[in-house]
Formats: sequence, structure tokens, C-alpha cells
Amino acid sequence: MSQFDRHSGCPFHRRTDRSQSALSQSDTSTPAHRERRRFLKGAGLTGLGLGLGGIGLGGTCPARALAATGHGQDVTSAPQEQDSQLRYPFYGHHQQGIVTPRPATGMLVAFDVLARDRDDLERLLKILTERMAFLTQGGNIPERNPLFPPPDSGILGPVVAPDGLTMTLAVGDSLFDQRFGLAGARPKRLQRMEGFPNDALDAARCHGDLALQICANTLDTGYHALRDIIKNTPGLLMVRWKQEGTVPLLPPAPGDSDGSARNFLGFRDGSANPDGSDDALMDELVWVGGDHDEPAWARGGSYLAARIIRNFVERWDRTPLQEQEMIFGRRKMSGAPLSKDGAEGKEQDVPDYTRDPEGEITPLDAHIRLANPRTLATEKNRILRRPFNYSNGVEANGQLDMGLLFLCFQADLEAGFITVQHRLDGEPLEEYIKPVGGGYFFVLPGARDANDFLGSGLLAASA
Ligand SMILES: C=CC1=C(C)c2cc3[nH]c(cc4nc(cc5[nH]c(cc1n2)c(C)c5CCC(=O)O)C(CCC(=O)O)=C4C)c(C)c3C=C
Ligand SMILES: [Fe+2]
Repeated sequence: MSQFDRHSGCPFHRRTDRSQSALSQSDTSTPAHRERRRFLKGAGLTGLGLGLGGIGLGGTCPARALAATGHGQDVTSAPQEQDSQLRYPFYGHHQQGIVTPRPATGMLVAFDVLARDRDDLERLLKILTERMAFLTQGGNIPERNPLFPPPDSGILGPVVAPDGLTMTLAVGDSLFDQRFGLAGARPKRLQRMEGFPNDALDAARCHGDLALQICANTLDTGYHALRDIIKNTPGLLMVRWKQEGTVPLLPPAPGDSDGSARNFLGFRDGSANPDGSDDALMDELVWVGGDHDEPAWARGGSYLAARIIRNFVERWDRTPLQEQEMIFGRRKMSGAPLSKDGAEGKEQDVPDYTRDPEGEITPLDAHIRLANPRTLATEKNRILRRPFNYSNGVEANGQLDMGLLFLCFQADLEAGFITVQHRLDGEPLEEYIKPVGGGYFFVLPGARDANDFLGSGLLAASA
């Protein structure tokens, strides 16, 4: 089947509201408008409008055009194809890499800052901003006298393609210690990640002064970006830990062009994620704004909770399908919520727990029911998930070291991840997973333009 055939059903004419919840009615626009906005954002056309020659807006079915961007239609839609010329705007009120669609690869790198004083820290933040701006937009590598080390690792050749690269810089709680005099400007909910009951945290894979989320069509582009950052920050920055991951490129089935990608337990992951293209909803749930009781400099930023969660895949693969589906509360193949008569629904169907108070359809301890009980009181606990599957090789006992690099963004870390994780403590899924690392970070507001740098507001506020 050709690409053209696959997308012949235009999703302008069907509902694909991924944020739909039994209660959330904050979405006031029509599905067609949302779809169009999602397309514009996904293609990076709302800002600079770069790199999509040949994709006209007038009369082009957005889904068909989207397939050419290489990314899905929403934060956790399965990516579909790769376009090395896809670039997302770097400057703006918010950083990229949060509501932009999730590409096929992602990496979280945590750093210790070696800078000794505020001047060095400012120099570091300026270098990071300048390199991120270049790498995410792409360009030619300058030539240099061969008596010196080459200016670039060269792994992408002489021209760096943007390749859907997004780079997102966040600060950890430890950056606010005595070293740089930042304590008075700390985001109010930023804290060191403490272990939860099912955790077996490896100290070498936890926390960090800074974190950089690097996402791109290919891991090579991510590695290139990371090596560029390391090369350009000698004496200022040291990698503390990193975890990369992938999202399967799904060949879309007919009528299934917007499905969520699967995790390594074989389930669709992202079905009930809030809609990243709904600006009002993102202002409420993801971005720190004027209503959030945070320092003014933090507006436009977001909290990142990162967790490296090992999956015991050998045990999972020997667990009956029915039990797997009860553990999550969804059907494995379709991703649909469980139904009374066992009939197969659709991924975007919304479970109605008010009609199932005893948990006869969706068990009361099912992952999705605990994570989001869909009551009025729990609406404020919703988070934007952006996870990647990881495979790190083999454990000493011969078991595969596979799992989920769980990343989620929220305006309020305590109301978001921490509350949701407490609700999940003791869930049946715990028999199959083990969180081994991660940390909490605050994603800095975006750099306004080429005269600004990431963290400028933080430094000014703590001067
Ligand atoms: C604390 C937050 C969460 C952690 C940690 C987490 C781990 C985790 N999740 C899956 C797989 C799935 N999660 C799904 C839904 C879901 N998960 C969370 C939160 C955490 N998950 C939320 C808020 C939700 C949405 C619930 C809802 O609104 O209905 C699903 C179902 C499909 C979906 O909506 O994405 C799957 C599958 C794994 C494998 C995992 C740890 C390894
Ligand atoms: Fe989950």
C-alpha cells in the first residue's frame, strides 16, 4: 500500500481528540481546528516556517502532509516517517521538545555543572543556548585549519541536517545550592527526587544539576548534538548519566494513522494524554504561568519528572493476556478501554468509571484508573507524558535490560507526577516494573531571540 493510499481518509473529518476526558471540557475549538493547529505545530510552521518545501497548506490534507514530516500528529502519536529537513523553531516563550510531537528517538542526559562561579555559569548557559540554536536549525560546519581539532565530530557529514532535533534544557534542585547564589530564585516545587516504595534507585543514574532532553528522528543526530555540547563546554559541564530510548515507527493501518506508539510491554502508550496542541489546556496543565504561585522568571517553564523504569519483559511475556489487560485497564492490540461485554472499542474511547463503581469492567487497581480516576478533584493531577522505550543490553542473570524512559511535564510537580505516582504505589503493574533512576528538573522558559539565553531570567532574578 502506498503512502498516499494509507492517508486517503482525511482526519479533518473524524474526531482525534486525545485530551478527551470524561470531565475535561476545556477544549472549545472544533476537531477540525484542533487538527489543523496540530498540523501547523507539528510541522514547525507556526514560527519560522522552515524546511517544508512542497507542502502547501491550501487544499492539502494535513494528515497526508504530516506523514511527510516524519512525526505523528500529537505528542505521543507514533512517528511515521523520517524527514531530515524537519526543524522546530528554537526561540519562543516555551522551549521546544515538550508539546512538539515525539520523534522516533529521545535521550535524557543529566549533567553536573563544573563552573565555579556565576560568571562561569552564565558563560555555560550562553554557550548551551548558542549551540542548541545552531544544532536544532542545522547548517554548514565551518572549515578550520587542520592543525586544530575539527570543529565538529563529523558524524553527520559536512552539513548538519535539523532532522527533527529538539533540545530542551532543565535545571535540577542541586543547582540551587550555595555555589551560584540561586537559592532565592528556586522554583517552588523543585526538589530532590525521593524514592517511592517500589523503587530501587541507582545513585549513579539519579539527579543532576542540569538535564538536557535531546529528541530527533535518529539517534545519530542525538549523539551528534550531545558530543557537540560536550566539546563546547570544557571545564564547565560533565555528563552524570544518560538514557536514550526509541519509539517504534508504526506503519499506520487503514484508519489508524494517529495511533499511539507501543511500549515494550506491547501496549499503546499515550492514548489518554492531554492534547499538546490545545494551548489553553497546556497553559493549565503544563506551562508555569501567572496563576501558579511561582517566581515570575519561571513563567513559560515546566517541571520535568524523569524516571528510568525497568520492565521485567520475560515475566510479562509469560503472563496471560487477560491479566495483562486487567493490569492496564486497556485492550492490548487496540488500546481501547475495557468494555462490559468484551466488545472491542477504539483507542480514543473514554472509560466511564461512574458507571463502574465496583470495578467490574475496569478494575479499581488498573493502571489507568489509579493514574487518572477521572473525577473533578483529580483533573488538576493530569500530566503530559512523553516516554521512550529503552534497551540497554543484558543483565548479569541473562535477563534483557529493557524498560521505559518515562518523561512527563507539568506546571506543578507535586499536583502532577508526585501525586499520580503515590496513587500508583502498590499497583499490580509493580510486579513487572522497577524504577531504577531519574530525577526532577525545571525546564527553563524559552530564549526569546538570538540576544537572549536560556536561564537569563533566573540569573537576573537572583542577582
Ligand atoms: C506517575 C506516573 C506514571 C508512571 C510512572 C507510569 C508508568 C508506566 N505506564 C506504562 C504504560 C501505560 N500507562 C498508561 C496510561 C497512563 N499512565 C499514567 C501515568 C504513569 N505511568 C497516566 C497518567 C496514564 C493515563 C491514564 C488516563 O488518563 O486514563 C497506559 C494506557 C494508555 C495511555 O493512556 O497512555 C499504558 C499502556 C508503563 C509501561 C509504565 C512503566 C514502565
Ligand atoms: Fe502509565
